[in-house]
Amino acid sequence: MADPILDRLETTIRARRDAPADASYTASLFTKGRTKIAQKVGEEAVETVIAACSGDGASIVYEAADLLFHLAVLLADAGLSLKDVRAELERREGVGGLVEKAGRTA
Ligand SMILES: N=c1c2ncn([C@@H]3O[C@H](COP(=O)(O)OP(=O)(O)OP(=O)(O)O)[C@@H](O)[C@H]3O)c2ncn1[C@@H]1O[C@H](COP(=O)(O)O)[C@@H](O)[C@H]1O
Repeated sequence: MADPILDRLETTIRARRDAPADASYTASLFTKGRTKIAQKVGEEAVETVIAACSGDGASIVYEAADLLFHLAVLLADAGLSLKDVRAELERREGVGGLVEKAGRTA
């Protein structure tokens, strides 16, 4: 099932991909490139872990939103989307939790 807010977020993110760097934060991330975007995903993941360890639900939600946003930017930079991740989750569901990597040859 698609999630309307995530779909709207992805539409906005894709529009920012073609905008000038100074147009917005998201546009500046695309200009800085994949390594910077991946670094931000790592930072937000760590901040989510720290919030989780503090046990404060509101902080976990706040950091998880930062993480999802930056992950969506990373996927867009790679020409992918949350739809691709949904499809992978559905594939795993279909195989009862067997999580062989799709397209794996070895
Ligand atoms: N969901 C988000 C969102 N979540 C987090 N952030 C930004 O992510 C940054 C994370 O904060 P940090 O302190 O870690 O980063 P920073 O110090 O600003 O940047 P660095 O120097 O670390 O690279 C903040 O600038 C937040 O504003 C987001 N920025 C944008 N969005 C969505 O993207 C849309 C487009 O945003 P713009 O690109 O700003 O128009 C918005 O309408 C929102 O829907």
